Amino acid sequence: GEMIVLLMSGGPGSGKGTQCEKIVAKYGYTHLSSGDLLRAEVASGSERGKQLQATMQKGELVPLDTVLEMIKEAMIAKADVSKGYLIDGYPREVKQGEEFEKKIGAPALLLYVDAKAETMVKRLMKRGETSGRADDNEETIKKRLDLYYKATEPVIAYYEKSGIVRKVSRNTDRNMLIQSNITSVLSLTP
Ligand SMILES: Nc1ccn([C@@H]2O[C@H](COP(=O)(O)OP(=O)(O)OP(=O)(O)O)[C@@H](O)[C@H]2O)c(=O)n1
Ligand SMILES: Nc1nc2c(ncn2[C@@H]2O[C@H](COP(=O)(O)OP(=O)(O)O)[C@@H](O)[C@H]2O)c(=O)[nH]1
Ligand SMILES: [Mg+2]
Repeated sequence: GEMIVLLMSGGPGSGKGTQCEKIVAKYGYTHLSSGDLLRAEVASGSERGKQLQATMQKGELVPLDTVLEMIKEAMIAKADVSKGYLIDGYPREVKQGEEFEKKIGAPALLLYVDAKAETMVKRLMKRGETSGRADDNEETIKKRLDLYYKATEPVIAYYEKSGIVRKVSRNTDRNMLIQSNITSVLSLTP
């Protein structure tokens, strides 16, 4: 049948990756982090990787077709073993969401991790001490946050229209919320 797709959205440092790990542990979905896919391409040393590195270093968005193609390839590579996909960090703007629906399909849920700006900055500055990422520095973090508020938050409103947004926020028990939402919406056995 149709493969389940969940989207994980939220600002840089909001905890998307951390929440994805919890969901994967509980439901066995295939976690595809768009940022990790891009960083793997950069690490490969390819010409395309060099272009991506320049963009990511500035905290800007890489070309839509590039990141969508990489996600699609990663989904196909896991199709025969996957229980469903948890896509982390994509879409980053409404157009990316529309293209995803055209080329791949409609998501079942958009999970949205809500965190305050100062919390995200503090976390990323701390992570930057050990992550070795070129974009975990104060200047780039600020650009990533600005981009998030300008381009990515509208994605939440876009999916609100189809009623599939579930917010994972600080003042709610995260595991309960995720469990109740996924179980109810996807009628998964707990
Ligand atoms: N659909 C996407 C996903 C990621 N990126 C680029 O990859 C970088 C890292 O993305 P990600 O790993 O998702 O990082 P953030 O969500 O910004 O935060 P965190 O690194 O903490 O996950 C982004 O800043 C952006 O430059 C992008 O252009 N388009
Ligand atoms: N204190 C605290 N730190 C968290 C929490 N969730 C994530 N972090 C930390 O914040 C940083 C960013 O988390 P990550 O999951 O990578 O966020 P992402 O950028 O949205 O993928 C990491 O160093 C995490 O360890 C949380 O609930 N509490
Ligand atoms: Mg992440």
